[in-house]
Amino acid sequence: MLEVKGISRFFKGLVALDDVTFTVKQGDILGIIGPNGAGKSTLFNCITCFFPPSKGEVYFEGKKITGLNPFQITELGLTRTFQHTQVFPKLSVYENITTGQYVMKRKDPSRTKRQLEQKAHEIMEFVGVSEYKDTTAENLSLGYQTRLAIGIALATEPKLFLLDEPAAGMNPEETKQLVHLLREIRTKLGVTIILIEHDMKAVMGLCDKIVVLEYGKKIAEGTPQEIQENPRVIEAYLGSEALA
Ligand SMILES: Nc1ncnc2c1ncn2[C@@H]1O[C@H](COP(=O)(O)OP(=O)(O)OP(=O)(O)O)[C@@H](O)[C@H]1O
Repeated sequence: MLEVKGISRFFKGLVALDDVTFTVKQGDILGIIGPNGAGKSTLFNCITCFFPPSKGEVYFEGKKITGLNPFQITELGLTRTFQHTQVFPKLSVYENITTGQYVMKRKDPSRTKRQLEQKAHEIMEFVGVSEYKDTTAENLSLGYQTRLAIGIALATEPKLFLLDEPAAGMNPEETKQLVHLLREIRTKLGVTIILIEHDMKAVMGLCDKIVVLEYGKKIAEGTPQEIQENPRVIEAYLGSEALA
């Protein structure tokens, strides 16, 4: 579904990404891990055309997407969330969800207001924020704001969903619920997921495959089991206590 081919990104003298290549299969959950500054967010920015890679190309469903703009990317079915949960703080939960629907309105203008309203309610139900539909987003807890951000992204009806550290700042219970929600997004909606995450328990429990970055380079790729046993990864990132 997604092919990342030899992408590099330079910022002045700094090599933030260095010749990174990997693929993501339809229906998979792929984890991207690595130390701070390894290039994970830069990789997301290059995939979603937030900015272009300095070298290399990205293909989505066989089509080259490098060079398109983020709106075109969303219309093709690729959606992301950002590192610090982004919701519209002064809008209600319901209004937040409807902001994500602009893409569908453009792609399929035949949808009626009623159909869109019904869809918005289904999404609120799915991500578990229905009971707060009239609550102003800034009054939600972090866990619910993240659910809402996921709901906004789902309202664009993605095929591939990229999440940048969704469990950041969450307590263990919130993280557990998030993992459950992401599994449902894959199984019930059939959405393919790429996830940047520092919470190793969440990553190892959720992902089919993991790509490890260090100083912009891919240093390993494999199943959670393979990654946890990889000496290079343990040295660079996981540390011995992570495996205890
Ligand atoms: N817009 C930018 N301009 C200059 N340097 C940048 C820019 N974006 C990222 N960098 C640099 O590129 C490197 C990779 O950063 P990036 O944010 O992609 O890492 P990361 O793995 O996502 O880190 P973290 O886990 O801390 O979010 C870092 O050295 C960072 O300072």
